[in-house]
Amino acid sequence: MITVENLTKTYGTQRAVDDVSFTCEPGTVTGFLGPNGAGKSTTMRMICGLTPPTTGRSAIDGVPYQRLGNPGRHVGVLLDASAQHAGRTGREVLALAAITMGLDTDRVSERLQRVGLNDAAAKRRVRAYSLGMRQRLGLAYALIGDPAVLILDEPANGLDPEGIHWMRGLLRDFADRGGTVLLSSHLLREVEVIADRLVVIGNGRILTQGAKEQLLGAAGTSVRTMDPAALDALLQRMGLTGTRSADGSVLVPSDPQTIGQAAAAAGVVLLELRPAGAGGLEEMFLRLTAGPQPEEVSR
Ligand SMILES: Nc1ncnc2c1ncn2[C@@H]1O[C@H](COP(=O)(O)OP(=O)(O)OP(=O)(O)O)[C@@H](O)[C@H]1O
Repeated sequence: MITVENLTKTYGTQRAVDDVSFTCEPGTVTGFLGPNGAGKSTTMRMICGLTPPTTGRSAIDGVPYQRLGNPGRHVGVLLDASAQHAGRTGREVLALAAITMGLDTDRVSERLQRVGLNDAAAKRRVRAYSLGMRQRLGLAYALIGDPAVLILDEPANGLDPEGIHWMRGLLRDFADRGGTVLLSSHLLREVEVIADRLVVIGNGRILTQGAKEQLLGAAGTSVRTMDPAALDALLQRMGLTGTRSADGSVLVPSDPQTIGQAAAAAGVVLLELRPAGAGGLEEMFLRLTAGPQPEEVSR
């Protein structure tokens, strides 16, 4: 389990991470999303003890990362696939990791196979690896100590479609066996498929978080009209408050049938009427992160 409580990181006058709190439960994959510079990597680095927080705290199974004895046995971390020593072979990287954790190096071959690095690849120096191979090695490195928690920053970066499919299966299996996964990704389609929970961050602040189904399903109805004033008046009469999105549509917290019938009865011409969740994670992400960012909505 990962617990993040009121984490804040300031660089000069900039709040890179601003009062961020969330938890990642065993048996779940949490997708950590946000535009470039939103604060995802900084948050993950703070959880892994690589960046000291300005305020707030985080813990793995109740213990701050720095106080975990033999941390690789508790949490597997992949923050930068290029961080491995370029002059070592893949096999050497994993063997050293195993020795450092006090483990038998017998497991190295099995772990290399598990991430799809064959014998020839295992004998090559990391500097000759493609980005996808480095990601695979990074995952093997994260998994070598049989941790219960995985923290992965953009693990699908550089993987081909088959590789992404493979990684999805590996992480799903890890969570289904009771593991906890926190992963950041720009590949929204991938996150939508694999994540159970979502945490969306923008400008260092949490914009929304909760169960994926709930966040995507309870998105309300997206309405577009030729006459915004008439729609506003109608919504007011219905006791509803719409939120105008950056693209000019209005998000209404009600179902399409109720709004459509009321609009027809009032003679308000609608150009668009559809469940807001139908556009999936991408639409929710773009809506949340476009323009001025709203206050956090927690579910
Ligand atoms: N060491 C640092 N010194 C100063 N500013 C930093 C430092 N590290 C990060 N930042 C700033 O903090 C903000 C958040 O950066 P961070 O890398 O956490 O974002 P991110 O969400 O991971 O972005 P990306 O999706 O592009 O990887 C950015 O504005 C970045 O410039």
